Amino acid sequence: MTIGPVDATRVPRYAGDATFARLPRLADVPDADALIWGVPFDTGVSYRPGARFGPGHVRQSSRLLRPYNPALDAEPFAVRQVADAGDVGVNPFDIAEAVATIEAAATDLAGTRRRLITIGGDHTIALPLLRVQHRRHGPIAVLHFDAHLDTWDTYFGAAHTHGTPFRRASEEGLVDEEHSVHVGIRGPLYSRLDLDESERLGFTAVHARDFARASIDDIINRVRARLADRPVYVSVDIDVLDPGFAPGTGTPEAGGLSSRELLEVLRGLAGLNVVGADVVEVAPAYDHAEITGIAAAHVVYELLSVLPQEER
Ligand SMILES: N=C(N)NCCCC(=O)O
Ligand SMILES: [Zn+2]
Ligand SMILES: [Zn+2]
Repeated sequence: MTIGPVDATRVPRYAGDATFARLPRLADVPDADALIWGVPFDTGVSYRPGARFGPGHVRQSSRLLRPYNPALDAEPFAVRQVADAGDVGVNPFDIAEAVATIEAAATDLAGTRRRLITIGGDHTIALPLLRVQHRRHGPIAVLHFDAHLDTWDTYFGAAHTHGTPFRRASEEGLVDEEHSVHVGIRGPLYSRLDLDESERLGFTAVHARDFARASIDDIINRVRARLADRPVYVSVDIDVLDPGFAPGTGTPEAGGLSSRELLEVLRGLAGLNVVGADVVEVAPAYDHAEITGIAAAHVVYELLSVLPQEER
C-alpha cells in the first residue's frame, strides 16, 4: 500500500499544505520510489525573470489532480510511492555554485533507485540533473520539449545559462547523440547554423510546425523511434506550449503546441524507460488564472503516469 494524496472527499482541496497533488512529504513516508522536488533558481535567464517562483506555483496549481488517469488507465500514486521532497536552497547570486548544489542535492535525493521529477527553475538546472542521470545510466537519450534549442554556446560570456544547458551536456558526454531529440522548436534563431550545431551536438528536431501537418501518432512514432530502448530523460520547458496555453514563462514564442498536443505526446511515452524528468521555466508573475501552473501540473502528472513500474 502506498500513502497517497489527501482525500479530497474528506478534506477540501483548497485546505492545507500545497505539496504536489497533496501527496505526502518525503519525511512522512517510509521510503519513496519517485520524488517531486523544486529547484527555485532563475539566475540563468536571458529575458523575463521569475521562474524561481515556479515550484510553489505548480504545487498550488496541482491541488485539483485526481488519483486515476483514464487516458492511460493508470494510478500513478498507487503503483509506486510518490512523495514531495520540498525545495532545495540554492545560491541566487552564483550560478556555478547553484549548479553544484543542485547536482549534490539531486544525487542525495535520487539515491540508488528513486526517480526524480524536478520542478524548476529556469532551464540552467537541466545540466546538473543530467550529470546525475549520466552517473547512473551512462549517456542519456534526452527528450527535450522546448520552443528553444538551448544548445547555444554562451551569453555575455557565461557558460551556464538557460540557453546553453544541452550544449554543455553534450560537451560533457552526458547526451546519447544517436538517440536525443528536441520537440516543439520554433521561432527566430540567431543564424541558420544554430540548427546545424544542435544536430552536431546530438539532437534531431521535431519542429512545432510539424504538428500542423503530421498526426500526433506520427509524431509519437518519430520520437519513440529516436529514443529506442535507451534510458530516457524528459526535459519539458513549459514554453514549448503556445503563449495562449502558457503565458507564464520568461521567453515566450508564438506558434507553439497546445496543452492537449503536449499531454498526448507524453502519454505516448508509456513503456519507455523514463529515468527522470524536469518541468522548467514556469514564471508565475506572467501567468493568469493559473493557466501555466495547471498545464505544468498536468505535465508532471502525465510524466508520473508513464514512469516504469518499480521493483520494490
Ligand atoms: N530556455 C529558455 N526558455 N529560453 C532560452 C532562450 C535563450 C535566448 O534568450 O535566446
Ligand atoms: Zn524555451
Ligand atoms: Zn529551455
